[in-house]
Amino acid sequence: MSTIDMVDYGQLPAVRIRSADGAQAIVTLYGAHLVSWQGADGAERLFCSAASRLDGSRAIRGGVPVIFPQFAERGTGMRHGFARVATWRVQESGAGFAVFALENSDLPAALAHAWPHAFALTLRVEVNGAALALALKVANTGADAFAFSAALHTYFLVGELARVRIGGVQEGALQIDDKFDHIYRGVDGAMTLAGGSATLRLAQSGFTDAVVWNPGALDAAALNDMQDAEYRRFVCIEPALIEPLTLAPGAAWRGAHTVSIEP
Ligand SMILES: O=P(O)(O)OC[C@H]1O[C@@H](O)[C@H](O)[C@@H](O)[C@@H]1O
Repeated sequence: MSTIDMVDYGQLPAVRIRSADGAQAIVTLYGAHLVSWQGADGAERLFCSAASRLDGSRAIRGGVPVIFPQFAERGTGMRHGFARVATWRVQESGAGFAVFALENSDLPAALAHAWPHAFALTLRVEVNGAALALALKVANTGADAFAFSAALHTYFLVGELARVRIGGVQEGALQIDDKFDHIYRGVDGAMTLAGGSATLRLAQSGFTDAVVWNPGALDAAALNDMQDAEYRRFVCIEPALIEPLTLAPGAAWRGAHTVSIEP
């Protein structure tokens, strides 16, 4: 079987993507937010907070938020941009994949007014037995250039934060035990994440940077959409384009993120 169907995720309409070899992903239309990814082994690989709102009133805490057109507070707009709180459309689907689309004309007036540029975003989500492939495309469909940043803010599920080992971002493995928030610039090689139910191999292109984030105990306790102890169950490794890139009229940028489960 290889199909997509509509399911509910909390109160949010979502698309379930299934591959012929038994992998599956769930993506809410709110944010084109990948909230669940299971390889053919059936193990969940993404963290999603039990305290997350799932009603469209605020961004989902977990999964893979799409960050666009601003990273964090590096700009005058909404923190981490509006893409994660906008409602996307399904543009195309097929064997083990779906493509989600968002254009300026899809935005509520207040958001469109706050970032008055003509754009077309697509997010392609594809799964097969042991791999997830995400591809984000940003196109300038207007007559004026615009600048943007972007990221795929991936929350990986781990067994215990202190046992996590991240390879490929620095000399030797990175270990985290509490609050950590760092941008690694110029990441071009493969990264690895050990500490979940299997080692994951991460690769990215187009995205020039990788952000590693965990709120730690104090910040997690201050977040009202995360349970206090949940910070020990995930690490975010985010392919990112931090320095704003200027896109000329008619131009497009592509960023890809692939995650493979090591046998
Ligand atoms: O709470 P938010 O808006 O989802 O942001 C979470 C985190 O996102 C990370 O990408 C940033 O590096 C952190 O500084 C930030 O705290």
